[in-house]
Amino acid sequence: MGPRAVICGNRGVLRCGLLSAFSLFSQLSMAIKAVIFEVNWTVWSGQLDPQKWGKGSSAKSKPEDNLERSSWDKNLIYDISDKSCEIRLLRDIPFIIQDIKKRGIALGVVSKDSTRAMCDRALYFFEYPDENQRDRPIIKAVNYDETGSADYSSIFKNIMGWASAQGSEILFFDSNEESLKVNRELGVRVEIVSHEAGVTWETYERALEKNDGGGGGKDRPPKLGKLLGEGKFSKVYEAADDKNAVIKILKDWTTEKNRRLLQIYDVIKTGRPFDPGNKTEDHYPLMVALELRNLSIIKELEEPKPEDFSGWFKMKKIVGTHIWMHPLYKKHPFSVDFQEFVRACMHLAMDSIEEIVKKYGVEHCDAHFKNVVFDFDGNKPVRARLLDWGIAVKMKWDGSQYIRGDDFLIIVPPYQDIRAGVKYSPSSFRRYWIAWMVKTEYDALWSRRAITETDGKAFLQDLDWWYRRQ
Ligand SMILES: Nc1ncnc2c1ncn2[C@@H]1O[C@H](COP(=O)(O)OP(=O)(O)OP(=O)(O)O)[C@@H](O)[C@H]1O
Repeated sequence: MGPRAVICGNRGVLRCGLLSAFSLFSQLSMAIKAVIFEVNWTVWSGQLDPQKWGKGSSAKSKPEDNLERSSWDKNLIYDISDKSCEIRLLRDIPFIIQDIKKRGIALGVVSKDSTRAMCDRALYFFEYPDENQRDRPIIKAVNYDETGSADYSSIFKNIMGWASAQGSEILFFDSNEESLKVNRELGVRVEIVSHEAGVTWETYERALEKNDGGGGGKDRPPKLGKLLGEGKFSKVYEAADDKNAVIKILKDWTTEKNRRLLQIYDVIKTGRPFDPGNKTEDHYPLMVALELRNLSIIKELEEPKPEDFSGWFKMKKIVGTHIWMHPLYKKHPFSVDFQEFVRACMHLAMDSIEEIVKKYGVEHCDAHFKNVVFDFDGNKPVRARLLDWGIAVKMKWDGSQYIRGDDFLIIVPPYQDIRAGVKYSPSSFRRYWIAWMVKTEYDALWSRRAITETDGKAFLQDLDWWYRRQ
């Protein structure tokens, strides 16, 4: 269950859950102002050859009307008059186009062997994910549509004018070596790709890095493995190149949010709280900024440095099992077996909260069961580890008391009243959080209709049993 919107903190702030598609690979420092593609064998495999397409017996009179997108494979277009003619969008192209748009670089297409009308139709059928991960026709992303002409010298001179760019600020992908001519004549950076592979993410990334003098490395997207889990705000994947790390990619991340996050981070890294006040647009960036700060304090953030953030981060993989995977959790919520098991898990989660406050000075404020994983020895839970550090504040342990810090928390779970400067003895601190965990758990059980709300509330009248470890 997820905590819901509640006011709290120094002045109160809104809960909105923490932080999940694809990151903002922010603005580049590099000088590339336009990326241009030849379409045949470069954007798609195959060729829209006007001498061959639309020549079958049932052909429609306008050649482009013979193009049809396959109903079972959206990256395949064939000729309805002769199904042996087909083109296939290359695998990485949608993501490359998405990245070009995110970087704010102009996109152009050229083709000397195919007509403009046929190319336009194909680029209308083939899609890419926009910044909100919605599929859009590629043609809508194109700034310079120069297909249907072989006069590359004139085309590139025009593009240089439209983009206010020198030849060296334009990157051109083609599979035909003749195109190197525009490099000789105009200084355009030409990348020749193979007929078999066309443009891949690696070719694209390498070409950008080369033209960036290697300086764009921090904007490189991480290599993702298996999807591990998804929250409201992020998707978490295994890191393909590191079995001990995971990658969290924020959903709906934009240039503006990134800019704001960097400003907020500048404040909180000095130790001062950042007050979002009524500016709801600051809530999400603040939560991410706190998560980055907290992960770096507890030494779980691997990259990038928060100052270089662009919509994703790599952190330590936390290994363990969620409580609901254990058979004892499937017992009735009012049974003794269930309660003893759940109580033992809560006390372990509490141990982990205390350990991290003492070691690093950060209090995890959202340890409901989705954010904790356990090691079990048969029916006995033996260790808890905490996930999701966006709802956590600084806290000091002075040797006898815990003293809460003054961060503004976004998203504060119910049953919780977090105020700066409050002091807790070790036993009152445990009671505070165990009470919150029990109420949160039973609230989740009645929202899932595993028990009735009336029974749940009656049951929660006395929590003394829960405060005792055994
Ligand atoms: N460090 C980690 N190691 C292993 N798995 C993780 C890690 N962090 C997150 N996960 C997995 O990814 C899931 C989603 O992560 P998380 O809860 O941090 O996302 P979120 O978008 O902040 O969620 P919420 O909607 O609860 O705010 C987790 O439930 C967990 O299964």
